[in-house]
Amino acid sequence: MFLPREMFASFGSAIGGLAFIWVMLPQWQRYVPPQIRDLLHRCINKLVNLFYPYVLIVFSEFEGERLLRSETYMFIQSYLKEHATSRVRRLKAETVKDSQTPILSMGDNQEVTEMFEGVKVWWASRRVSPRNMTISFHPVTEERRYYRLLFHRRHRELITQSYIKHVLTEGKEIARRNRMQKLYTNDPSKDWTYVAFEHPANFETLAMDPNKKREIINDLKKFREGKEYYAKIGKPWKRGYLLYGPPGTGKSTMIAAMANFLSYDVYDLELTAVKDNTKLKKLLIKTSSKSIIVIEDIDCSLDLTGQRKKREKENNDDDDEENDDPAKKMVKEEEKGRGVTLSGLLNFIDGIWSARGGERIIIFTTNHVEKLDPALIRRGRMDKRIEMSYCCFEAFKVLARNYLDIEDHPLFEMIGQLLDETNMIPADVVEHLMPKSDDEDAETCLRSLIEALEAAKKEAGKKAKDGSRAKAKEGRAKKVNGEKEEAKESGTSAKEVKENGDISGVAAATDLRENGVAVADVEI
Ligand SMILES: Nc1ncnc2c1ncn2[C@@H]1O[C@H](COP(=O)(O)OP(=O)(O)OP(=O)(O)O)[C@@H](O)[C@H]1O
Ligand SMILES: [Mg+2]
Repeated sequence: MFLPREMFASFGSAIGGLAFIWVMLPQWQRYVPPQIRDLLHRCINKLVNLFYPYVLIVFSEFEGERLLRSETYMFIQSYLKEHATSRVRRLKAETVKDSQTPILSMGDNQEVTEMFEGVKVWWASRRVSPRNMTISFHPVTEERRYYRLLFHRRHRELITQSYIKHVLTEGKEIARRNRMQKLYTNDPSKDWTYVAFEHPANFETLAMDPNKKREIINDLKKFREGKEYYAKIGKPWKRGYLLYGPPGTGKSTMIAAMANFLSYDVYDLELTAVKDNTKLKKLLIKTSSKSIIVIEDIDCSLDLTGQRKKREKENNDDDDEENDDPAKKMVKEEEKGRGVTLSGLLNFIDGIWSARGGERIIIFTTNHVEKLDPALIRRGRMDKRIEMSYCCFEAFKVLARNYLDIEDHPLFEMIGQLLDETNMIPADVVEHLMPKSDDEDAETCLRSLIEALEAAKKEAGKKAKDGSRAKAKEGRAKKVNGEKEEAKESGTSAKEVKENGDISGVAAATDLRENGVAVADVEI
């Protein structure tokens, strides 16, 4: 049985629907003379106000001239998927690529009610199909969908100011949670291909100094919520990170943790597979927002270091020759167009972001930060530099918790001391903390780590000793070379230097022999 209020709403809804059709279909209005059209408008408004105390809000699926899918529509869709699918009779099942189970959502022309702070609202999903089949060169679907929200005009303020905000915030969060993260890679034959991104790394399990970790998490949070802020300061919504440090210190693991924290897609850009700057630009235009673009081992990917300077110099040197030799000129032009250059990469970092959407992070990783061209890593391009370093005690504690489920142990103190005295990468620490059989318990693993740390310490001590000996030899060799030069200048022979009782000359000459340096003009 219908409640009077529901009947009233249905009746009103019908009138509202008529009014809506009238407003939504301007091509009908074109055939009505203007005076009659105005009159009809006024009559419909009066009728609606008289019989229809409800306010109707329409959220269309597409907006803008280029028919962009509306974010608001998508957030409402996510919200209703979560809150209403259990209460509607007809559901829509969508198969998502790479997903085993279909995603269920509210079917077309379904209605559902919801209570918000004691106020009832009516949601309906609607689909409008075109009456005539039109042939178009543009592959744009003519079918339009929209959500309709209905509520009593008494609650206009509550609904427009609180409820819609609540729906959009929650819908956004649900969409973020349910979104399948993707890992894109490029190869020379195709642009991007993707698989589901399923790396389990997160900031909980990432071993590094906790203060540094907190700083990075805060930085990412600020970035994610920074849409208005970036718009206010007039900067594209992007951020560059440079991760550097020895191999096995967790740079790639950090990227995965960042992607999981933000729920962003990852574009793993293999620069060596990119033909030239034009192709690079095309690839980057195709990346979506809410993504991390990664270029690993930037120093190895291409000869980017100082390439600009080298090119400039080459250009200057060859200019004269080129003018005379057309064949050389052609080859040079070809070379100019080949491969990704440093300037191409810089243009992409500076330019692409302003082009579309924003909300992108770019990450470079390297084992040799000192090799990079300063232009590539200056602030503004790489906003934050993160050093991933050898395992410290705090980082070890995280690994012990992850791998052995222990927070503390009597051997921890010794390990802390050894970690202070030696350099061991987290990847090596992890190797010892992983039990190799069911017989190995936490203590066995810790003892194995201690053994490895002691061996590393011994090795480092030996290396340091050899290093200082080699340095001393080098110093002495330099000294004798200097004396030799002086002697040459003043006309004294090396023999005389020796005869003058300069014993360092002997020692230096001996050292030079040991080092395989020619000592032909040093007579002893
Ligand atoms: N900081 C860390 N926290 C947790 N695990 C780590 C960390 N660093 C290294 N590991 C472990 O070592 C393995 C190798 O680390 P990862 O690939 O992230 O190092 P990388 O710095 O990217 O090395 P490369 O410079 O060779 O690319 C990881 O799979 C992980 O198990
Ligand atoms: Mg790596």
